[in-house]
Amino acid sequence: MKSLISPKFLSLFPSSSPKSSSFLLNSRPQTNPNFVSSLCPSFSVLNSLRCCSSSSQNMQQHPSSSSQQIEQHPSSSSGEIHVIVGPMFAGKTTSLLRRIQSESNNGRLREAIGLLFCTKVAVDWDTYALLLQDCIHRGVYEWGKRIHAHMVVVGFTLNEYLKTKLLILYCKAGKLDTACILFDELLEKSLISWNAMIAGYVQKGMEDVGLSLYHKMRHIGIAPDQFTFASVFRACASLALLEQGKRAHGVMVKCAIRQNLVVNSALMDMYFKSSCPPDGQKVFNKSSNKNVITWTTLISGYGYNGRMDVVLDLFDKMIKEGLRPNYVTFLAVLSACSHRGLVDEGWKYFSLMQNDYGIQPHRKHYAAIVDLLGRAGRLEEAYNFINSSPCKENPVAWGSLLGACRLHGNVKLLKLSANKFFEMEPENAGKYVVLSHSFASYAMWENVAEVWGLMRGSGVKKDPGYSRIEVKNKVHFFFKGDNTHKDSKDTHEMLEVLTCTSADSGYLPDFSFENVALIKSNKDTRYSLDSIVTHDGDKYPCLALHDLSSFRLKLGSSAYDELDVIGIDEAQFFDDLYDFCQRAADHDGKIIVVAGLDGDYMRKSFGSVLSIIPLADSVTKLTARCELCGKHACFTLRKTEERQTELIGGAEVYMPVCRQHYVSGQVVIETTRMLLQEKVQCG
Ligand SMILES: Nc1ncnc2c1ncn2[C@@H]1O[C@H](COP(=O)(O)OP(=O)(O)O)[C@@H](O)[C@H]1O
Ligand SMILES: Cc1cn([C@H]2C[C@H](O)[C@@H](COP(=O)(O)O)O2)c(=O)[nH]c1=O
Repeated sequence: MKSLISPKFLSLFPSSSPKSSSFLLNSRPQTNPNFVSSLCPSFSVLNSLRCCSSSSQNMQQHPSSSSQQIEQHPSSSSGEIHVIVGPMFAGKTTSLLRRIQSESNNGRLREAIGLLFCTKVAVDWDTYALLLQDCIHRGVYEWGKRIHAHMVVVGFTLNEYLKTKLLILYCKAGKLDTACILFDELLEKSLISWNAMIAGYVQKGMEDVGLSLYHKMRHIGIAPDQFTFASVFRACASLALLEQGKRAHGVMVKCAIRQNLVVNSALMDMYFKSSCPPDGQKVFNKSSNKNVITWTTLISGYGYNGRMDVVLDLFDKMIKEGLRPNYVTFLAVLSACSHRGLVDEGWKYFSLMQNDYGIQPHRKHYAAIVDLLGRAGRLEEAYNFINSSPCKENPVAWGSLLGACRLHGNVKLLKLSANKFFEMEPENAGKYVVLSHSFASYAMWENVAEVWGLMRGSGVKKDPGYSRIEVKNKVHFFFKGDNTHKDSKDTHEMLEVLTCTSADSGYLPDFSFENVALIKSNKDTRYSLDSIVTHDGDKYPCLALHDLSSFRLKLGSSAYDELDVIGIDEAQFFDDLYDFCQRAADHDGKIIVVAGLDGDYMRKSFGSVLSIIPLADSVTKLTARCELCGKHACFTLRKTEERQTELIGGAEVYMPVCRQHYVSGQVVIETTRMLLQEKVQCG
């Protein structure tokens, strides 16, 4: 993708004069700004944008211009702490840098949009296009809508290219009414715009509309491509329209469309969901490039058709092919185990997923385990599992247990799970019905009456809310969720535009500028002091410090106040980690990302890293590959005989190992050390 900040964007603004320097430029030179800025090449450009935008001749200074806002409100966001730990070579630094970079890049976009709002004048069309493209790419559709609002406010006339960009944005955001208006306005509807509309409807669950658009498009002679077919197959799969799907497949073959992984998977899915596993299998066999998605589609497809025996075989084959299953693959496998009553196998895959593939279970995996235990009648176990796992707050898991209790006639647990069920979604009328049916099936009529009483009491079927407005002596009612009023569509469209433009008409950007800084310990002298370097050689500028308490002073308080995100690498070397993180997150509202070793070479807690776990919002423990067997490595083995805790070094001194090789390696090293000592003593 093209970089957001192009020379074109730079040329939007006249060059800056020293006099007009903005707050940020004034505040930064107190320290070398490189470690803050050079994560993203656009930083300096944005800096010049900042000063240029505030000094631009054709702009009036608005009382709430962004630089002033920042000066007054250093940080209004609430802080967060994210901790990444693991042995050496696990990818801690790489993850830290990725995280920081993405925060930083989003910050650039946010900042660029903030600046756009400060201009009060239209910018050129390809700047709008670049900004919109970036919003689409990052999935920040609300920001894209704000850019559209800016165009409306400044009276910018859209060209065909921008209309298509906006159309794609609105389709992806699921705002199909607005997308339709833009689509209708297009003088020439390109394949891209047709594809966007079709995909938009299919993604929104309006597959029939998507399909009729596809037919319309073909009718007027536009040739589809693989993106069109991916949406068409997806629609046919959802609606189980085998004949339509087959016809589209025929067209695809006739048009000699180059197949790709996405189309092939959608095609397979269509055959499996239309109860045609042999055709799905044929597509799989013919696919030249099979990856985890292709395999997972095949495995899930057989699962969907109740062929649980095939699912487990295919899973094994996939592993033998050297592919790494993903969380969807495991879902299919867990569900197969559940249907076949293979409880032990199910547990095996559940732990394999976490331990060997490092995949954290989603709520659906937990629900699948509950289902597995529930179907097998192991209800107490299922109940205890839910209570001891993160899915305690997951209504799907409780729903699954409720169904199993009903099936196996365990009234005590039925009531317990029902209570939980209601706690979570009290307004869901469907649940009351399920529960009352459950009680009725055991002729527990008192409980049935109680459920209906509860439902009435909770106001589930209460009257809908409405607004009332009088126009030209006529009173109009608009009920919540009711679109039957003849002007409902127009009213909503107008509201949509108004809510966007009114927020922006005063040019009050609520985009806070996102700035990041990276810190590492100055004890780490392996590569260079002013950079963080990963074991793969990726390098980023940083500030190397002895202690974290000096950070604010070194940076300058105003520059510190501007920061949103602070990354800390080699955290094990900072004794004041706890105090710094606590203050920066709780008091100063910073997002802190900490990477470091949780344990030293003796597997003892290293520095203060573990002490910040209770402060953290998230903790990620990464593993490396054992140098001796390739399995997951959780530990760092020191290859030399030095015994001090802190010993700077890389692969020449340390290696990541699994438990087994840590234990045996440690024995070898200890024995060698003792032998050497004996030798020295014997002279
Ligand atoms: N045994 C190993 N296991 C995993 N990665 C290794 C190993 N040896 C070298 N590497 C490389 O180290 C990189 C991780 O580097 P880095 O992010 O600096 O790790 P950390 O900060 O955890 O020490 C991996 O992407 C990989 O290319
Ligand atoms: C296990 C262990 C490591 N160290 C040092 C060695 C390195 O300089 C860093 C770790 O760097 P990485 O980015 O995580 O690879 O810590 C140490 O001093 N003592 C130890 O026990």
